[in-house]
Amino acid sequence: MAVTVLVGGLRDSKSLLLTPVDKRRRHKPIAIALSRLQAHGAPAWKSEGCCQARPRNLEDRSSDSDYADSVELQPELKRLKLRKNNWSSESYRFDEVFTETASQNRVYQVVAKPVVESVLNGYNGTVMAYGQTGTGKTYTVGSLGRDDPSERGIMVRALEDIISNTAPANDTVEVSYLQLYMESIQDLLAPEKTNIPISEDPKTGEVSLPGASVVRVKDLDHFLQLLQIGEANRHAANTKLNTESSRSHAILMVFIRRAVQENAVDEMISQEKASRADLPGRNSVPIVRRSKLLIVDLAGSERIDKSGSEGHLLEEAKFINLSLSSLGKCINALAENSPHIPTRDSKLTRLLRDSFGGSARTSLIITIGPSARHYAETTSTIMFGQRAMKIVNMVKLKEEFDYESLCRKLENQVDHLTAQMERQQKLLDSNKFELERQLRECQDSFSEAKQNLISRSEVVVSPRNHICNLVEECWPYYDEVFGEGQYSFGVGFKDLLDELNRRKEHGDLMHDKVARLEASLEHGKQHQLESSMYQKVLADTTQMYEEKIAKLIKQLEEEHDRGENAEEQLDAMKTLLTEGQKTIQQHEDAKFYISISTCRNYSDV
Ligand SMILES: Nc1ncnc2c1ncn2[C@@H]1O[C@H](COP(=O)(O)OP(=O)(O)OP(=O)(O)O)[C@@H](O)[C@H]1O
Repeated sequence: MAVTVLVGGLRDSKSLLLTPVDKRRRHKPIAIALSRLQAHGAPAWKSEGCCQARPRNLEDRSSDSDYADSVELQPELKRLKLRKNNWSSESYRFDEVFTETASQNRVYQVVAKPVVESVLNGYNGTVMAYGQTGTGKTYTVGSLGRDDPSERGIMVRALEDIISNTAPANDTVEVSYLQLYMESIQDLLAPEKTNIPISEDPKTGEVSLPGASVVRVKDLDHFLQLLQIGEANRHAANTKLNTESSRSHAILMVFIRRAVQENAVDEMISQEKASRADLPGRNSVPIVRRSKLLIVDLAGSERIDKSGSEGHLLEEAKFINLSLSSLGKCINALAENSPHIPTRDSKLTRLLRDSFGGSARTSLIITIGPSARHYAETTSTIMFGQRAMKIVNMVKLKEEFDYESLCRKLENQVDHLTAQMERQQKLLDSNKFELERQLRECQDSFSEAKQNLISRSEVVVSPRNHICNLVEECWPYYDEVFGEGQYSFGVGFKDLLDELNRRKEHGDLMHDKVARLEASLEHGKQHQLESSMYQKVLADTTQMYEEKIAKLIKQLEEEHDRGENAEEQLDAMKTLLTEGQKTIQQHEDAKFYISISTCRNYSDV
């Protein structure tokens, strides 16, 4: 089975699709690479075409005009027949034929909603209304429905859908509203901006209007206000055909920028990463889809000779016809898959170059009236719609890495981390202060403990001296009683014992204090460990103090041993003293006995 793919698009947009990937890679490697991946499954959509029959107005009624005079609407068959001399059997098929009673909501659902959905998915889209003056293009497309929301047209309903399907936190919806009047583009949101130049990117084929204002839409009310401003600024000139006729093409441009859900591009990224080693990490670079929706309310097509325009109005009509016929030629060329699409002939076709045919999903609504007087216009409108429906669009996604938002994200992270670091630095400073305070306390405690130990050793030394003095005191008696090499004690022994007990208690207290200091140092050590910055300082300090403590403990133990020795010596001395006292007593008794015996002897003599 042979399969033919018809690639349509205004000039250069097709060549963009058909340009070898590597040639374009030079310019925007990542965006192009992504669109290359998308291109594998790029959907092809036929341009949609619907026909809307405007309800009969007062003029139609007064002239007794009816559709039966010119066309036969067959909505159930999605067809209509044109009345020729006799009713021809030829009928024209549309994607939908709306009768006079069709609601604005139904028209939107069929004509514009699928395009809006595609735009929300990242494809460009265009909805365009074409028809003779006064047949209801502006009503269908641009009605604000101020008094009755059911009368809201495609522009309002499209934005309603877009706003409700985008998240302001991640996505942006922006609009430009312009009119093309006598080959001059004017900003309808800032009417002082006229003759805005069209810019075409030679590499991507993208059309833009750098001079036009682009307003970020906050909500539907905001958009309604913008539309109202645009409507007030839209130039309208009365013609003999319709007193409220728009003599310009109104173009609403909606720019959507959406953050892509991660899983939606997983496969695509992994394929791309496999071919590009230098591509940043999957989760590190957000991806955005940019799409553009154009809603175009074309100026009425009319035959100059019939409009009865003169002077300036005639000039207007000529410009309108120039742009519409140029659009018609482009559509014919696209429908015939012609190699040359004459987009340069008018600003309208230059402006629509990337939006009708080619890579955008498009939908056209043609509007017709019942008057047989305008049979020729009705016929040409129907033929225009039929040709436009032959165009096949190869739509493509425009997806790229969002380095801008990545940059913002990273900046935020840096800010966050800086603030966190500052907080931690403050905490460290306060910890440092606290630790320094604790260290000072420890140092004071140690000095105190050291001082205490020194005085304690003095206390230990002084009783020894005291004992020695006592021994010295007893020395003569001992020699007298026990001979050389022995000691004897004098009075003050009890005081000495008390002193030793006090020193023992004091020694115990010192023990406790040292234990507390050790605990405090341990605590300080824990603190210090938590703070890596001071860990080493603390470790050194701790080691130093541990050594000091060990030294002090050793001193204390030595003193304790000395105290115990002294105690033992004291016990021994106590025994010796008791014995010495006994000896002294015996000595005294002996002396006394001798003196009595001597006295007796004297008395006996
Ligand atoms: N479907 C409709 N239901 C009710 N009224 C409609 C409908 N279509 C058009 N009208 C009315 O017909 C009149 C002409 O419509 P409108 O101005 O939209 O035509 P137009 O094609 O935009 O004309 P022009 O090309 O001159 O701007 C308006 O008063 C409008 O309210």
